[in-house]
Amino acid sequence: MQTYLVGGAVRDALLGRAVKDRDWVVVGATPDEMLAKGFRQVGADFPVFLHPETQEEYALARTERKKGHGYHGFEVHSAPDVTLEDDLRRRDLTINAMAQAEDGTIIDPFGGQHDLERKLLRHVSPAFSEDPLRILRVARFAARLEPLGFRVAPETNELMREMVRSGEVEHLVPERIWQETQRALHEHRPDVYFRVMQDCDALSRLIPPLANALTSNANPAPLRALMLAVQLSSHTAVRYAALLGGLDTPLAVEDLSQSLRAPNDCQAMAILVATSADDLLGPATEDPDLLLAVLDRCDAWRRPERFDDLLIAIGALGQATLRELDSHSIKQALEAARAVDPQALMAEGHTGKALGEAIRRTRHQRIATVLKQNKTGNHHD
Ligand SMILES: Nc1ccn([C@@H]2O[C@H](COP(=O)(O)OP(=O)(O)OP(=O)(O)O)[C@@H](O)[C@H]2O)c(=O)n1
Repeated sequence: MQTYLVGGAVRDALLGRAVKDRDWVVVGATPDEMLAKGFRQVGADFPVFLHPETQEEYALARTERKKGHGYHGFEVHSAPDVTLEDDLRRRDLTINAMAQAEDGTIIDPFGGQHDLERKLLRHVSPAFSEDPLRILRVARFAARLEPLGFRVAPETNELMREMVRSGEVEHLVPERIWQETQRALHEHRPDVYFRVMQDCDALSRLIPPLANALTSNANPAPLRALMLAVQLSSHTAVRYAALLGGLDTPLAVEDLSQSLRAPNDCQAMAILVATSADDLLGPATEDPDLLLAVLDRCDAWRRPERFDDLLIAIGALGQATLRELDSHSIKQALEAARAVDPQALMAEGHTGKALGEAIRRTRHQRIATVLKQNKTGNHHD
């Protein structure tokens, strides 16, 4: 039996990037032999084992054939006579279809090294189209490797277009779409992820309003807002909300977020952006009534950190659409209003409904004072 390092670890080592996970392929072995060596079997669909010490994944060499639609429609064949090349052939991209033997030799039957030099994301074989998730993976690799000059090979883009035309992306499980999208939001160039999906028409199936925005504009605001948010925050919710929150009505943004299975914090942030961006980028810094209403609506009193994130997302959106956000003034007003002390108001004799009204009135006064000071302050500048 022989063991080879495969996939991302070989690719990343050749690119000079840090290797995160190491995956191994074992050729010429049976599950019983692996168990006898102390490996622990995991994964119900195909024979993958965990090394007793390193806990790294060792998969028996296998071939896969499409049976039905979507992610689970595969027939897996694994036997001691499946070769390393057979196993590499079923993989998505040539740069992911290389192996390294124990003596360091690179096994590269599909030109992965050449494509690393040419900086091409190119599919290994027509079997690429058996797994629609690969469209999102290619987009994600493009987002990651764009700074190094990588692009999608034209023939791979054409194949991805065909996959979209045939309706195969419709069978993608929403949870998997979110998983890839969430990872893409943390790559170097998340905007490239969405552009690659637009280029093969997948975006119009997965995020229609974003596809529309990208069609009508060469430098669309959602992608500019996304890239500004990437510079300003590492939070998924902020990046997600900057991208999608400005696209549509709060209700439509909510529907879209649910169909994408975005987690609650991302959904909430995008809906808040959709609901409050116009106010915060517009009259709220001049109008204490309006700012108080926005702060109430966002529950800024109990969730000040989330409100900070909201200001970052809306700030990104604002710059992308050439509208200014006076976040300094808003933050100061919030801070002053949050400092209102209910205990002190109770000591003054306010109780029940009257206490609630007193809190509100005092918050309003403080917000009005801060906004007025900032306005006159600005006039003196
Ligand atoms: N839909 C998929 C998923 C994975 N693979 C293959 O399985 C390997 C391991 O997959 P994974 O760990 O998901 O990705 P990595 O390539 O290691 O990339 P990352 O750095 O994003 O983890 C890939 O290199 C690729 O050869 C594939 O062909 N098709």
